[in-house]
Amino acid sequence: MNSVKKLVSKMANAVGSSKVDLTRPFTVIVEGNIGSGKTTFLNHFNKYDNVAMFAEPIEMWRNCNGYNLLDLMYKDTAKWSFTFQSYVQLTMLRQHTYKTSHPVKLMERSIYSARYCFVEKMARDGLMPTPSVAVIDKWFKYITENEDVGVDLIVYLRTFPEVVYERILKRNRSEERTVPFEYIKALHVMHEDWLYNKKTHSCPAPVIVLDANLDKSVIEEEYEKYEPHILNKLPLQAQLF
Ligand SMILES: Nc1ncnc2c1ncn2[C@@H]1O[C@H](COP(=O)(O)OP(=O)(O)OP(=O)(O)O)[C@@H](O)[C@H]1O
Ligand SMILES: Nc1nc(=O)c2ncn([C@H]3C[C@H](O)[C@@H](CO)O3)c2[nH]1
Repeated sequence: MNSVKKLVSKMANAVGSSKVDLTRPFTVIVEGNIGSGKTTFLNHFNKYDNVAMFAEPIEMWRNCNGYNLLDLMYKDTAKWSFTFQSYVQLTMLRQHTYKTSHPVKLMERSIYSARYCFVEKMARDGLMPTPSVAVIDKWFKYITENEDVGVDLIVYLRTFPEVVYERILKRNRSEERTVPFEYIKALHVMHEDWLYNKKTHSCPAPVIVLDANLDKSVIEEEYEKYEPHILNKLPLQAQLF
């Protein structure tokens, strides 16, 4: 173990927990169905200078050496699922490990929802061949065991599928025009089982659940309730929900 890691480990032990990693900022991931308001939620925190914001790298997915992988994935999921998810996992790894001097890092989605919600859904639907799922999963396990992709808090923007589907139609993102309501309902279940019912995969951090069905005109108050938690103004223990 090199000297820096020894020092960090000593400092971590000094604060009473070997789990506290002093080299990584307080990392918050914002999770939720398509259209649940994650981008809107991040924009609410734009006013804080000490928060490093990482929007979902959708523009990278739309232009990988000129290829719109997001569009390819939606147009022919079986053919492009592995290609797309491999790139999602790489772009998320980059964001998780991106060094910042800011004390707080706020990320839209994560390597965890890519694996536990989207890849899982594709696997269940037979839209990603099992050998491909195995390779994605090997990468995921190697990354989570060897890279610092730790998370300190998860914000789950919980919505009804009907609510987000209306928002998706209204926003009218070109790649999403063929997304059926059934898919949105299924993605809702994947998020619920992971973050609310805690039935499937482990949660890498405590989860705060917000009612993201609230309309834009009132939802800022809902966001403000959790600012102290997200800005790490409360000891972690106080945040356990
Ligand atoms: N609370 C809200 N009430 C009504 N409309 C909302 C609300 N939050 C977001 N919207 C609208 O719904 C659409 C999706 O919002 P937003 O892009 O923030 O969601 P998202 O979770 O980031 O979506 P995606 O998963 O596709 O990135 C946008 O048109 C946005 O203006
Ligand atoms: N298949 C798949 N796997 C992912 O890991 C993933 N992450 C996001 N998305 C889709 C949802 C929105 O359309 C759009 C913006 O969130 O990108 C994903 N789709």
